[in-house]
Amino acid sequence: MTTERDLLITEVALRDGSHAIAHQYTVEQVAKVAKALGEAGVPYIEVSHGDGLGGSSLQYGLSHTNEMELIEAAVSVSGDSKIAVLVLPGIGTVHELKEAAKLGVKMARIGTHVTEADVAAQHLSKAKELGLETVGFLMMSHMAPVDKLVEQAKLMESYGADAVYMFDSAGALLPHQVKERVRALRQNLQVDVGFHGHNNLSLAMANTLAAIEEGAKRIDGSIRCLGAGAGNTQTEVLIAVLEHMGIRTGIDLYKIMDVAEEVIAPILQVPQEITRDNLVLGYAGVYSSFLLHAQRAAKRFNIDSRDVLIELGKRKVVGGQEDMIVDVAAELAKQRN
Ligand SMILES: C[C@H](O)CC(=O)C(=O)O
Ligand SMILES: [Mn+2]
Repeated sequence: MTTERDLLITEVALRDGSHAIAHQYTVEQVAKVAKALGEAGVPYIEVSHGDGLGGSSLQYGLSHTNEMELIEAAVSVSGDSKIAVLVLPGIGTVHELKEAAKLGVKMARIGTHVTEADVAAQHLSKAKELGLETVGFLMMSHMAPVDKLVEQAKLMESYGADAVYMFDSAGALLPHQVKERVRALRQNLQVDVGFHGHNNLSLAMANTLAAIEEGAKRIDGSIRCLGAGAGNTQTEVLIAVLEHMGIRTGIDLYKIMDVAEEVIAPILQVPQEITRDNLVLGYAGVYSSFLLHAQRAAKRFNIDSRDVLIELGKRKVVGGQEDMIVDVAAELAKQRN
């Protein structure tokens, strides 16, 4: 029997959530979560280092466990759910993509900074050759005007993406800005449009609903908000809201609530809240995955982590420039002495 779904949800806690736990997932945790998500009827489950395949490094944070072992474990227990991987060209290579495909991954999500779509061409076409469903996504979409976003999304489509997402990586966008962007993407693309939000300004749900109202057909969520910064649109809450709206996701509400409470909550090192640092991520438009890096740097130089985040926002530092975080903290500390 095929499940009727009006929207396709991708659960990202096993990838975006990796940032929140400093990439310390174990095989046992991933297997338990993936099995439970599969039983709840989640169509896609993303599993990778927080910065995608190949992300385990001093620059981005060393993983506890090789991500291929995590992917293999997830594939073996996830039932009808498809396992997706994230690849950021320049970090993840075609070699890792092939390895993941061999393990049974069904979807590759290739992401670039919002103005750099051209670097995704090779990875998207290779993923297609490997028989994978492909998603192209544009990160930090608040940093580009709407016409630029559309231009870059069209490039992703031309490289073979089956869907193109806009990522509000900093959780900085307001609902009317999401609406404007999704509307323009829908008007200019033939493929599905997706949305990935972060909850730093407590707007992930409102932004997600704005995206859906404008016709987004693919939505990312993180169960119990287990994502970078304050996390993403909370999956189990989204499923409840969508049920009220008569939108079918094929996900069982009671089961997904149980996964949140019984499987995810014990993994959280601290509750996923809008702390002052998370709030500043959204306020200053800073990449959510910079949070732990900025907190560590601030501690090292004995300064306020909010000052580091504000300065990173002013300098428009983007993903891949994690080394700048320590530079900024060192400079701020020097100015104070
Ligand atoms: C590599 C990033 O964490 C991707 C993402 O989830 C975002 O930009 O948001
Ligand atoms: Mn994210």
